[in-house]
Amino acid sequence: MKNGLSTPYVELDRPAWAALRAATPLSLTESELEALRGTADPTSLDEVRDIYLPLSRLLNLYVKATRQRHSAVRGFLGEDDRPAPFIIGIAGSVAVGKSTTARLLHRLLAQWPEHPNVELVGTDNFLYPNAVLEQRGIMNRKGFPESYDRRALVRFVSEMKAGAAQLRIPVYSHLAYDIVPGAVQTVDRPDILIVEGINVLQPPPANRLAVADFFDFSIYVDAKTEHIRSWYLDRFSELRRTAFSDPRSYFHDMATTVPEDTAREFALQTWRGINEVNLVDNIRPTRARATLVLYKGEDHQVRRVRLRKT
Ligand SMILES: Nc1ncnc2c1ncn2[C@@H]1O[C@H](COP(=O)(O)OP(=O)(O)O)[C@@H](O)[C@H]1O
Ligand SMILES: CC(C)(COP(=O)(O)O)[C@@H](O)C(=O)NCCC(=O)O
Repeated sequence: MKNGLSTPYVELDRPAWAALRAATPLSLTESELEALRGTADPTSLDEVRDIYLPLSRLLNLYVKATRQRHSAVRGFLGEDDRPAPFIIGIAGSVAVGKSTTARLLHRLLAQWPEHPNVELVGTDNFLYPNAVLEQRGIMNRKGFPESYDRRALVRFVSEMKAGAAQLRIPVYSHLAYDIVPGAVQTVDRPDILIVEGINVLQPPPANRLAVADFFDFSIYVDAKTEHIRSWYLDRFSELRRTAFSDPRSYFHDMATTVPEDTAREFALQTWRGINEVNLVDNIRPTRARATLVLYKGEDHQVRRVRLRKT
């Protein structure tokens, strides 16, 4: 229906969204942005100004409103414990640029005048180790729902929400392409927790809780599949010149013995056989549940923003 009453969403083009920045100041320099950008990601200061500052302003309003609601409920119950962390989920395909979005928000939110303690957690930390994936015959399903320890991830966000201190979670390394044995990330009662990963809006199995049940706000980063494919391939080429040349890289042979066209074909097969199937079957179907969708054009710039109003 076109009357706008039957849809819970409002869609804004880039200029309309950018205008909602109001007076939010830009507090990021080009060199700081450089350090936050992912490999082959061209996000510019214009993008920060037009897209991320309005988002930072909206999140600030959400955090304040959520705090007020929690404190009303605590008052009702006669409790006076500290507020639960505000949890933001960031979803989207492999290679769409979620981690740049997550790192930018991490930085912008931490710079609010109230200086909240913001923590960022990637769901790749909850992937099963390669040894387990191999044992289960699902090494070629890395990133699919069954490749994650879903229960451990749900337990983590649920304990965070309940105010648990010093939670220790595993650590995934893109370089090793595996969970790092013995490594831990400690997350200690942040004011705001950002949880980033392809699977964060996935529905739960029947009668179970989903990670997204603990989110106060969620963002889906979207683009046309053909554009994400070319970003994936370009990034693979760039990684061949950079990260893969590190002898510790799982893909070291791609930078040394494997010729360029064979490496590109390998990347294309990985995209087609794993990441695109996962995008179409499992990731994009979760988009409707996001509070906010960022639609990127071919040049990685956000063209439109869709916000859930209700
Ligand atoms: N094989 C790899 N080796 C090193 N870094 C990688 C590799 N694959 C992905 N990355 C990096 O890991 C980060 C997350 O990538 P990904 O999960 O595809 O999500 P997104 O591109 O949406 O942030 C990116 O910054 C990317 O550059
Ligand atoms: C580790 C990933 C599943 C991303 O996981 P996420 O951080 O989104 O939970 C992905 O980067 C990946 O490795 N996919 C497998 C196919 C590939 O090598 O591209």
